[in-house]
Amino acid sequence: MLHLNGLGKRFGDQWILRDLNLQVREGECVALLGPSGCGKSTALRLIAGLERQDEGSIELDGARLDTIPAERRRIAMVFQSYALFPHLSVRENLNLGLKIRGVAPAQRQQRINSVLDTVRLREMAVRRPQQLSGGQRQRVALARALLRDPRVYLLDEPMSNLDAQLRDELRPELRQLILQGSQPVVYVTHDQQEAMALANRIAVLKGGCIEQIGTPEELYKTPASCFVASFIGRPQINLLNIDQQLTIGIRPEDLHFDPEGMPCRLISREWQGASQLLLLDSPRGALRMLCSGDAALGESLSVSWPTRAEHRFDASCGRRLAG
Ligand SMILES: Nc1ncnc2c1ncn2[C@@H]1O[C@H](COP(=O)(O)OP(=O)(O)OP(=O)(O)O)[C@@H](O)[C@H]1O
Repeated sequence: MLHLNGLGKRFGDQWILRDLNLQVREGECVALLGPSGCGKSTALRLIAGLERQDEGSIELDGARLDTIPAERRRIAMVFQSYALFPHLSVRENLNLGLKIRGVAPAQRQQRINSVLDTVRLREMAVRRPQQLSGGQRQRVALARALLRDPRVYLLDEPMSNLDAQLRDELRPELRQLILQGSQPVVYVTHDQQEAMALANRIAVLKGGCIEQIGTPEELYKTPASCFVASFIGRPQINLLNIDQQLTIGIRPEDLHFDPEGMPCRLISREWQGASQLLLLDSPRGALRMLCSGDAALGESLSVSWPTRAEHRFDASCGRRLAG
């Protein structure tokens, strides 16, 4: 188990991470999710030993990890930029780390072949990185991580340089290769869809603090704040300011047409195949609504939602209200 204990980090007099407490079990993938600058990468860099924390400690399987130098932590990190050597072939890129660690040549080739089969790149072994697609390059980077036989995997936005189709292709492979292993995995992303698809639990970070941690379903169904509610789920939740005390969140899929409901005007719509996303102008402000793809619509509509679909938040601090 990887255990982050009250971790804090500051640059100068500015705290970037504050009181970060997180436990990642064997075989569990926890995503750190949050907007740019919230401290996600810094948290990974602390675990990897590339930065030193100012407060708290890091433990792995009950022993201190943060007192061990980075090169001896046995942690594999995968970055969005692949970090491959451009002048070396795929095989040479993979060979390098094993050679540095003193693995015998015959054993090296055997392990490289096996890992190339795993990431389905055996035929590409003689190519250089620039002769590969982005997805293939990232698979080389994954292969290199696998070869390290690490105690922890740290993934920093590994798919953010790939287009949507390659991401879809790589996601199941990532899940299979790394997430089914027995090591703890920490996965940094600002993409809520990726976090929902890959992680067992998600920690939503805001300004260096954990705003909420839970399974994707828990975060979706009971967001602890307006911030989490807006971050999890697409299309984004509607937040309606009812009065000075109360903000109500309604997911676009919870709205339905109702002749007795709130009168709205159709501003625009995006056809998405099975569904369509409507942008409505209502007396309570703009509303996003998901409805069936074949619904015929006029310019004037009336909508409502079931009370049980309401997420109720304190209007001033944004925290979820009990009940
Ligand atoms: N070496 C440094 N010196 C000073 N400030 C830094 C340093 N490294 C990071 N920061 C600051 O710390 C904050 C958090 O950075 P970090 O890279 O952890 O964010 P992030 O959540 O990973 O963002 P992104 O998604 O954009 O990568 C940012 O405001 C950044 O400018």
